[in-house]
Amino acid sequence: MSAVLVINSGSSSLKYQLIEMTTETVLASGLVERIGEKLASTKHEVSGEAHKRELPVATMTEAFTVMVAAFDEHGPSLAEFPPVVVGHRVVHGGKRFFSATIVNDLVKINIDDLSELAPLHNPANLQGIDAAELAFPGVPQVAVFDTAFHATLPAAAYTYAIDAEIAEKNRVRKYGFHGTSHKFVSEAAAEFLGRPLAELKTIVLHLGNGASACAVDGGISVDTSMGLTPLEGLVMGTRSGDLDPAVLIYLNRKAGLGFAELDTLLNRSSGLLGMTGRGDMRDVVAATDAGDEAAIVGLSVYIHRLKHYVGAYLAGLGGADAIVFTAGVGENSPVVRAGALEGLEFLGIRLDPERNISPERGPRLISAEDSAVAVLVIPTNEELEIARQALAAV
Ligand SMILES: Nc1ncnc2c1ncn2[C@@H]1O[C@H](COP(=O)(O)OP(=O)(O)O)[C@@H](O)[C@H]1O
Ligand SMILES: CC(=O)OP(=O)(O)O
Ligand SMILES: [Mg+2]
Repeated sequence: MSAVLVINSGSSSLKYQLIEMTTETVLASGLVERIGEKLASTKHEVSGEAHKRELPVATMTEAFTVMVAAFDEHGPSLAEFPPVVVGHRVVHGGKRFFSATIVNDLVKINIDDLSELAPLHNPANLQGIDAAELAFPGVPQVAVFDTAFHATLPAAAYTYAIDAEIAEKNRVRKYGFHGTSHKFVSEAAAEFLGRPLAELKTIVLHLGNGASACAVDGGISVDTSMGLTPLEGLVMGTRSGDLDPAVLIYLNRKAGLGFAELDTLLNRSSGLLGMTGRGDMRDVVAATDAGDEAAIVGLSVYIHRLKHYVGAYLAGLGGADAIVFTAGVGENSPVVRAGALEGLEFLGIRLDPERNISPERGPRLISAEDSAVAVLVIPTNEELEIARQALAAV
C-alpha cells in the first residue's frame, strides 16, 4: 500500500489530494483558498464528507500546517497512510525539464529561474515545494511540469517568426501548457476506444478557466495553442487568447497603457469576463438564454476560436480519429461542444444531439454512430496523472 500526496499550489491557494496508488483511490482531498488575506477558507473532504472552516492563513507554510491539522482531525491518519512521495504541479519547465523530476536544490534554482516566464505560477509552485519539504522531511518531492508533454513539438510549431537571435537569447518560443491533462486525456481516449495509442490521431480540447487545444499524434504532442505563457490561443475565463500583437503597441501609444496594465488587461480582465462581464461559462450561457447581447457575442467569439483550432489541427494531423472535450466547460457544456463542431459534417464529424446533452458523467461517446470521427467527453484527472508520474519517478 503506498499513498502519494499531490500538491497544486497557486498564488493564493493550496489544493491537495492523498491518493492510495494500488487502487488509485482518493483518500482525501482539499483546498486552502485566499492565503494571505484576512480570512482564508479551507475544505477537507474525506469519505464524501466536506469539512469547511475559515481562519487566517498568512503563508504557504502555514497552509501546509492547516492541511496536516485537517488530516489529524478528520483523517485519514498520515501515520497510517504516510505519503511515499509528494508530487507537485509545476507550470513552467522551459527547455530544462521534459519529464517528472525529483526535486533537489539545483532543480529548485531552475524552477526559480523560469519564474520570469510564468510569474503567476512558478513562484507559488516553488513555495509549495519549500513548504512540503518542511512538513514532510525526508519524503521525496517530485515536480511534474505542465510543459513537459509538449517537449516533442516540432520546430515548425514552436518557433515564433521573429528575429532568431532575440528569440534564442530570451528563450522566446511556444512551450505549451496543461500537458499533464492533455497526456492523461489522450491516453484515456485510446483506452476508451480500445485502440492502440500509437495509431491514434486525437485533438484534445481542455476547456477550464485556462483553456488550450492540443494535437496528439500517436501519443505525442505535435501542436498546442498556448505559447510562451498560458495566454496564447483559445478565449478563456479572463484571458484574451490570440490577438494581433500590434494591439499592445497601439494601446500603449494611443491609450497610454503601460506594460503592467496591459498584462492585467490581457490576463485578468479579458476573455469571457472582458467581453461579457462574466468570467464563468455557466453565467455566460445563462445570460445568452436571457437574450443578453454581450453574452451572445462573447460566446460566439469563444466558439469561433475553438472551431478555428479544431480546423487547424485536423489539417495539421491529416484528419483525426477522436476529438475529446475535457475540463469544466468541456465536460459540462453541450452548447459549447455543439457550437465547436457545428457545420463540420462534411469532414465526417457528426454529433449525436441526445448523447451530447445527456447528464451522464464519466468518459462517454457523444458522436453519432455514423460519425467518421469519434467525439468524446473524458473527465480530466491531473492529480492522478501527477501521482502516477511522481510514483514512477521514485
Ligand atoms: N455546467 C457547466 N456548464 C458550463 N460551464 C461549466 C459548467 N460547470 C463548470 N463550468 C465551467 O468550467 C470552468 C472551470 O473549469 P475547471 O476545469 O474547474 O477550471 P480550472 O481547473 O482551470 O480552475 C468555469 O468557467 C465554469 O463555468
Ligand atoms: C497553465 C494554466 O493556464 O493553468 P490553469 O488553467 O490552471 O490556469
Ligand atoms: Mg484545472
